[in-house]
Amino acid sequence: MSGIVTFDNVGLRYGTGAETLSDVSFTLHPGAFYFLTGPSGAGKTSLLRLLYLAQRPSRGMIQLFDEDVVTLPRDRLPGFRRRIGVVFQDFRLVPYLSAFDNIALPLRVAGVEEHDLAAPVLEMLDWVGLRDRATARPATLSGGEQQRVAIARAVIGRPEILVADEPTGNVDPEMAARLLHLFDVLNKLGTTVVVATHDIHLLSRVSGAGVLRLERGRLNDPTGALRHPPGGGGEA
Ligand SMILES: Nc1ncnc2c1ncn2[C@@H]1O[C@H](COP(=O)(O)OP(=O)(O)OP(=O)(O)O)[C@@H](O)[C@H]1O
Repeated sequence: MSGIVTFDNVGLRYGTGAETLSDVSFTLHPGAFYFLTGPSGAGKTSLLRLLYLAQRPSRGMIQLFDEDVVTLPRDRLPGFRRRIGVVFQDFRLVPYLSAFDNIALPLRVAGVEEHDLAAPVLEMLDWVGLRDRATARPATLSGGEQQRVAIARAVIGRPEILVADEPTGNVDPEMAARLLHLFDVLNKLGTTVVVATHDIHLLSRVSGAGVLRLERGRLNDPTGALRHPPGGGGEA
């Protein structure tokens, strides 16, 4: 079974310093759910940035959707990025747009007609519990509310891969469980999900999820299971 994402001996160095990521190799299977864990500074955000094509590696091979993305011409990057939903650690909402319009953004970019926008956007606002904040701009939302808008925006286009960097960092445990359930539903609809988190309590909340653990820029994979997944079928 081939992967939707393959990293092979990937290294990443910022500037002239030591490598932030070293010899990172793993395969993610389409339709599976993964957590990426590890202490602060281990390289989780850096690995995700490689995954959603915000950064090229210093060495190694990265394959996405069966194509080598390290050598991909720049003009083909946007087409790949549209297939990946991203929840950024710092949300990156558009400050002058309402919650509704932030969430509608991926659909507008994809050319969805205005009269077809309201139903899916309102459904997403309901999902993240923000229907009554539809017209609010990001600056008037709490950190947790902004995070939920960012999540809604990332999932509304039903991306093939969803990448989320600490998506429950600013919400209470009840909302964290609800957001994780949203990811789980999306996953069951076929999206491959990768969630970076410090919160080890989340790991047990999604049955069958694979766990990638980074320590000081290296993937902790003593059994080689991430590189050669046992039997495929959605398990790491
Ligand atoms: N743009 C950059 N330029 C230089 N160094 C960077 C850059 N981005 C990250 N780093 C360094 O790379 C290392 C890994 O950072 P990264 O943000 O990937 O870790 P993390 O595991 O996501 O941490 P956290 O859990 O605290 O968000 C850190 O030492 C960080 O200072």
